[in-house]
Amino acid sequence: MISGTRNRDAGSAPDHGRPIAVPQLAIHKDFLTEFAALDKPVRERVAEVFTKFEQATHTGLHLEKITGARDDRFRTIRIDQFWRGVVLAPESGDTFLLLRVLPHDKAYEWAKTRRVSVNTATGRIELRDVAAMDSALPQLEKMAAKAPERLFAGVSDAVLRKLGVDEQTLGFARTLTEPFQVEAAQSLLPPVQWEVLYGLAAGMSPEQVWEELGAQITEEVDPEDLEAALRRSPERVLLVEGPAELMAVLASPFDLWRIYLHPAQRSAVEASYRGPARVSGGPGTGKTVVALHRAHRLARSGGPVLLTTFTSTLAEALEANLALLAESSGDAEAAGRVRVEHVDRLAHRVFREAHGRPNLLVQARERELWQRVVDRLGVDLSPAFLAEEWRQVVLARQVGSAAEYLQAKRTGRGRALAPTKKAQVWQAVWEFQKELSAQGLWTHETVCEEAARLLADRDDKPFAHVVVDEAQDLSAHQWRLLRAAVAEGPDDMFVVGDAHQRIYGPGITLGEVGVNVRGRSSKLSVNYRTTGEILGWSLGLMRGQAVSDLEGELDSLAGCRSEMRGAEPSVKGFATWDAELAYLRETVGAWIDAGVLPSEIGVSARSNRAVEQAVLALEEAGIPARALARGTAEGGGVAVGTMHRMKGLEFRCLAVVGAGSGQLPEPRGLTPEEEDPGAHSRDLLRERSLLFVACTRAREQLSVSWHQEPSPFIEALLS
Ligand SMILES: Nc1ncnc2c1ncn2[C@@H]1O[C@H](COP(=O)(O)OP(=O)(O)OP(=O)(O)O)[C@@H](O)[C@H]1O
Repeated sequence: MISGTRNRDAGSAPDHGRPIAVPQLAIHKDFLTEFAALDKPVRERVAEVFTKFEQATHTGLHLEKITGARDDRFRTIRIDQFWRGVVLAPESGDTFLLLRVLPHDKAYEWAKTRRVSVNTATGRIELRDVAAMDSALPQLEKMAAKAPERLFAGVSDAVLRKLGVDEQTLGFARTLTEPFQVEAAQSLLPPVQWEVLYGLAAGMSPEQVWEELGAQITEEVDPEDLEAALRRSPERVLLVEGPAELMAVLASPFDLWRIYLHPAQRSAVEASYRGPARVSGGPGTGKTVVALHRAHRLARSGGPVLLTTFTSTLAEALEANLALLAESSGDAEAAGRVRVEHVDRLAHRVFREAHGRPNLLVQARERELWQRVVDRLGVDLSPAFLAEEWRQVVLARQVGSAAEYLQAKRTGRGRALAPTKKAQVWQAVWEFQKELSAQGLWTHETVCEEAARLLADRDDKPFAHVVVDEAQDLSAHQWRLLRAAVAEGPDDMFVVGDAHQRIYGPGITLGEVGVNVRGRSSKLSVNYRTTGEILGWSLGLMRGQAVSDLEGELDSLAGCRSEMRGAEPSVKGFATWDAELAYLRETVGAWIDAGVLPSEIGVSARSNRAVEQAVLALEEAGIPARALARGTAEGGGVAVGTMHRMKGLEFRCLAVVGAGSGQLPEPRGLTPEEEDPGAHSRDLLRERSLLFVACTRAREQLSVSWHQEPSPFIEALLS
């Protein structure tokens, strides 16, 4: 930025001909979402006006002062005959903040009632509707007069101020008497100040609230220094460096991640690590974005890089996004040094190169084989139990003999087995494995193990760096494959994931598979996808659950937050499935009527059958819909998919249907408690995580419904 002469207009006449410095444009991120919805000619005019805005050295700026504004730094700028931009002009410095583009009258109306301020605890900018806050006060005062006690009576003004609560919010807070009033005020108050009050009302100490803010800054905050505040507010504000960047931002307003990273994301992308590193974070905090940038950056400085994930659909999405990133950065050559491949595909490729195509054992045949072994040995063990024991203990821990099996840890396998039982299990496993090798049969797991062995024997590793997305779902043999695909050394492995979203696999610790990330872990906490309302509700689904992270520690989603605001999720039960489907048609129809494109809408259910029925129900109402199946993440119409298929996707509006007690947890997805209590509770957690994953795919609107009784996962949130 070129700083220089102060550039401030006065009076309602436009400024012309004054000597001014080159202004820098900052854009409020909410505007970008809004921008995408404007008609094309308006979008083009906006781009034209603000490109010139940046070059306004000689012409001066056509900024109109707003009479009667609550914040006298607000100005409007003419877009065309009907449309106006609302801009915040600083009292000092040259950074202008573009807040909205609205039709003329609405722009003035909006600008008159809003105020921008600097939060004294975080040093970041805040935007509020001053008039709405003021008009809520008289009623609150009236209610408070009758109440025996005020909600924050035990917290002094000084403490509230230290936590960044300013005069207007303080006045508001002092009228509150009940915690529900704080909840109701969410859309009124500046988000961070609301979080402070919400935390205190929920019984947190001021110290805990301070900790949760997680944004304390060491420098003194000058509430008048808007320029410094804008620089400290990367979650809310994008500082645009020149017209080319402005054009890039406006060309793909939903793809900001390509050019802008939050400092916490950037430092994970750019750091040099002495060995494997890990980034965790709640849903929508940009872990995939970080993985993409990291892979691209590593490829720029050499490569080859493997960018991998759990499923083929996710790998396709990574590949498409990597291409976008390469396009924005103008470095397609580096992207060419990144191989995007899901982990099973890598395993099969390595296997095939050495042995040709494997003869794969299909699931039904596997069951038959186990049954045959059980019958032959006459043991009292179920084929399902043996199959799990083989995968989760024998294969996962690379158990090669009866003696090793007797000693092997069986974490997560529930009931302990007596040594005589263990001997029977081992006998069955041994027979099963003998059968596999006699018939030349492979499973995905054994293919992966063999591929890992082949790579471990190679001195010339195929990759210099491995970057893993959705790491929480990978199993032990997949980790061993990845470990073997890259030599140990600086920046060898970079893994991102969220243990709360684990919906496959038993959950292993990285240490067990030779990936040591100790001391090289970081966490992202700002959600860029979802409104605070949707995120808050969804986090409630996981509250109180003990979830282990990839290092075996208790994972926490505390501090995961969104600064976007929107409608509360709609959460509703119905008597019958038909009534629920009718509600789905109505909800989706209303979203479309409000201007949301069918392709921006998602519907999710637990089972394939419910997905099919939801597709039919929408089609009957003339709403284009498609069932998400392998490789069909893109396309027109409302996307309807199982909760498993929702992973990695996102929608402006999302309806989760069939969230009833008979469907969620899916009874067939649970190991019976009496058979294995450990596996049972793990299955339950996985079912809960499925709902969590589904709900956190919504960007702006979330509807959750069921028929008959609600799922127990939701029930706790209804009281
Ligand atoms: N720095 C950023 N600026 C703008 N948008 C961002 C940024 N980082 C992430 N996003 C957006 O936030 C959304 C979520 O990002 P991403 O998918 O990387 O999150 P995630 O942590 O991998 O999510 P999940 O674990 O829920 O799948 C995406 O729409 C992405 O474009």
